[in-house]
Amino acid sequence: MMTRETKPSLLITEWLMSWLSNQPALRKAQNVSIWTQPPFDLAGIPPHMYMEAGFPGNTRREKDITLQMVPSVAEVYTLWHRGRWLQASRIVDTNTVYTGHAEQILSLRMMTWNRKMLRSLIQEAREAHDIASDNVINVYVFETGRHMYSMPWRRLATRPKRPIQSIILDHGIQKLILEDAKDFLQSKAWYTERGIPFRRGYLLHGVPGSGKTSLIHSIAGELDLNVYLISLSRAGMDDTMLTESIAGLPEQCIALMEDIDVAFHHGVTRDSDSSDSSSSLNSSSPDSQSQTPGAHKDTGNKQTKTIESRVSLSGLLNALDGIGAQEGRILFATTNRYSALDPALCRPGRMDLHVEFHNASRGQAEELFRRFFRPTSGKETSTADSDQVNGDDLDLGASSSEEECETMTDFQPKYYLAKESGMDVSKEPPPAYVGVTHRQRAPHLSPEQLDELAARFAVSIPERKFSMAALQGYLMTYKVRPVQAVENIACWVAKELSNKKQDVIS
Ligand SMILES: Nc1ncnc2c1ncn2[C@@H]1O[C@H](COP(=O)(O)OP(=O)(O)OP(=O)(O)O)[C@@H](O)[C@H]1O
Repeated sequence: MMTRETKPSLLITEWLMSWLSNQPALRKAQNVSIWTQPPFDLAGIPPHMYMEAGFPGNTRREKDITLQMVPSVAEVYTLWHRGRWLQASRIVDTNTVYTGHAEQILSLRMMTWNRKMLRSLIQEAREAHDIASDNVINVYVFETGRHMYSMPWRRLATRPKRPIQSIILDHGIQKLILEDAKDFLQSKAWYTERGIPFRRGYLLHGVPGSGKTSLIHSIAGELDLNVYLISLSRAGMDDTMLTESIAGLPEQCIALMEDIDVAFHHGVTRDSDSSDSSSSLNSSSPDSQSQTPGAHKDTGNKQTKTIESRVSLSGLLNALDGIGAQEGRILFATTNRYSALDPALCRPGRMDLHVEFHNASRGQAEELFRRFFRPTSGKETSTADSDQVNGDDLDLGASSSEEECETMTDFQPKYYLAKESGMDVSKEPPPAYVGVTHRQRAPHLSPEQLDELAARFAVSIPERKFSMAALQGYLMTYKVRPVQAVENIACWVAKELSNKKQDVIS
């Protein structure tokens, strides 16, 4: 008989737990535990730490299964695997000296003389786990205050991969960045031979809601890398914590620093309204975004708020390319204030590729519309959805009215803001809710109909005035009414532009 015990610090444990949870014996068992996240405390341990010597394959990333039936503690489960008797149990190790917390051990017993049996079981578990987790990326945050023997990165979320084609950018941008990153990942030897640090930085800058963050997550999915969030403006962040977080990155990963300008301008950041990127026409014109770093011009009429951040520029530079900086990592940084960045931060070697994101062009708006109302593939499409509409049927519902044209920003926030600040508000309170309730059914448009509507939609969109997020927000309110979306767009545009003008005047 062979006994195998795995500790939670091994990714193998997760594979095995995942595998076990799919075994009929566990499914039928009366007593099981349900996990909605990886078993044990794997979430805090970066994947590269789990590498087990001699195990076939590359274990650089870890993925999770959302719901698992795993063995209850102290319960013993018996099952048959490929004609072999197998016993599984989970034990709690109360010795907390090294880890600071009780660990759990998965114990597997197998009736065999052949050690390869265990190895092939682990391999099978790993393959099943990989298949189950192929469509997600993990997002990690740096966690202070974890026990000294725990890993400092904690998994924050698991996200489905986003197809890169769903990010609509000016021609070739996605390809440029993706190909560059792929090429980089395959060039370790090139860097080593030349004594150049093996890391690469991308700086994505431009107006809010133009797809910077979405593109990064999408690229992470394409490259099969996890994302490690480094927030320079988070409470308590200082040079030491920054250095520690960067030093603790795994070898191949995407490190993401959003709003990198925030740290060095004593809290100058976007106002909270504009952080809701889908809500409004954003203020920065394309021109204002095309300044060179270091020019220190302001990019718009954004309000400012103070954030306590004690990261210094030299601290950031040191963290990025000091000896602690992790080799093989890809850094993505984003900013809406390119001009506010110090040239030292932007130089090649730290930020190798700078890419500007603009407000939507007509072409982008057209493609957004097309993608938005394209019939859903897969099981979400019900038979009712697939009813074709043609000719007059396309004129669904009422045509545009002033009410249809109202935007969310016309409603609650302004009313409550005025009320909170003691101003005399209208006697008529706003409705209990605004927005459009979620419905799934949209008419099934033929490709020709879709193209025609998309073209009509795009004609009404002024070049580079609205963010893609704002247009997406608009379309969301017409989720199942493509024709009305087209009919009302001119009215919405006029209204938004006039709101914008008023904001500037006041
Ligand atoms: N180019 C685009 N193509 C498709 N969708 C987009 C695009 N730009 C923005 N969106 C949509 O708008 C929303 C916000 O986008 P995202 O957060 O990526 O913008 P951002 O440029 O990172 O904004 P910020 O600077 O405010 O962080 C997302 O839901 C995204 O799907």
